[in-house]
Amino acid sequence: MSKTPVRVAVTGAAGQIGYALLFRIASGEMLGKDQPVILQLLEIPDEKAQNALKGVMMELQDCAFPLLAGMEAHSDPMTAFKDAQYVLLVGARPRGPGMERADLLAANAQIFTAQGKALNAVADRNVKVLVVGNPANTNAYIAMKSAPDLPAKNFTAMLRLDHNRAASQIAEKTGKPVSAIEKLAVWGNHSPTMYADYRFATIDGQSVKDMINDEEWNRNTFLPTVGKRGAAIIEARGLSSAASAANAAIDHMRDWALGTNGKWVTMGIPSKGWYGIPEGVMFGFPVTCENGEYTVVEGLPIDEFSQQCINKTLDELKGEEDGVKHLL
Ligand SMILES: NC(=O)C1=CN([C@@H]2O[C@H](COP(=O)(O)OP(=O)(O)OC[C@H]3O[C@@H](n4cnc5c(N)ncnc54)[C@H](O)[C@@H]3O)[C@@H](O)[C@H]2O)C=CC1
Ligand SMILES: O=C([O-])CC(=O)C(=O)O
Repeated sequence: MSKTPVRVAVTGAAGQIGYALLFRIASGEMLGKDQPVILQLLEIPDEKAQNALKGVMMELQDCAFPLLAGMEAHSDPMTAFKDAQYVLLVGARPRGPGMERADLLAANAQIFTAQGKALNAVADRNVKVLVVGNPANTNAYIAMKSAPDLPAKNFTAMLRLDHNRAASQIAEKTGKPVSAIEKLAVWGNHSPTMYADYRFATIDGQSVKDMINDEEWNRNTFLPTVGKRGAAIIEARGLSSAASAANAAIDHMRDWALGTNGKWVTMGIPSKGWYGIPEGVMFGFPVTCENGEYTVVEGLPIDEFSQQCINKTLDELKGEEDGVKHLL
């Protein structure tokens, strides 16, 4: 018997990540090839954006996806999130000319406060939320704080793009397939301060750190390459990463929903005090997923350099959170 369709809400649905994301969700790449989906798509109440959304929906229709059981266009989160079981918050206010970081945080705080409240009011009580829109960790923190009736653990931020970028750099350096890399971790904020950590990583059971054996490369090539990859893509493409961001969002949600079979992945999640990260901080941690729940990989030794890196990304995140606290 075929499965009951699940409701997936996506914001910023007519944007560039939306365009790379929706077709893959509708084809079953996120929740499984046997799981029908109903897409509940949110765009701003602006004629151009709503028209663009209609165009995307026409294309979705023209794909005749067998798993696409319905789709709706919305301009209000209160209707877009109704009974939603999976929510991808992609739409966010981009930084405009002359805009300071504080202005960007404030503009996004407004969006994510309203969307958090709407989720609190109308979403499924077990909704799984992924925030992609930047600053992703802080936006996820705001949405979580604005939805006190939903479990805090159901709000997550996307660190998976950083994780995938780190894995690909390691694959290139070692000459091994990316699929062979296990036990990679990315700590902290989705920003250049993130700390991609391959100290525990293995390839075919062999230590990646020993295989690379080049601490200078780790500190001066690997970490800056992964941290500044978003900026490098903007520089090259004139636009920020979209297909790779959508791919990471699919990976994050698929692994959370369907499990990782023991494999480590990175998710931005509200800390419960793990590794000394204060409770509630939306922080990238290594996790495994099973039965729709994530579990942090605990007990990893943190050496002095790693602690410095973790402190740096934590300080940045705490600064962002302090910058929006008065708005919550
Ligand atoms: N966490 C991560 O790893 C990554 C995050 N991003 C971020 O994802 C976000 C989206 O990127 P793109 O799709 O390239 O941007 P885009 O500008 O092409 O599309 C964003 C869309 O969101 C819509 N939007 C804005 N405010 C909204 C609201 N309140 N409700 C619903 N829709 C709204 C806009 O109308 C626009 O269509 C950006 O904030 C970007 O910085 C991008 C790459 C990676
Ligand atoms: O850097 C940006 O603006 C987009 C982004 O988050 C990334 O590519 O990691």
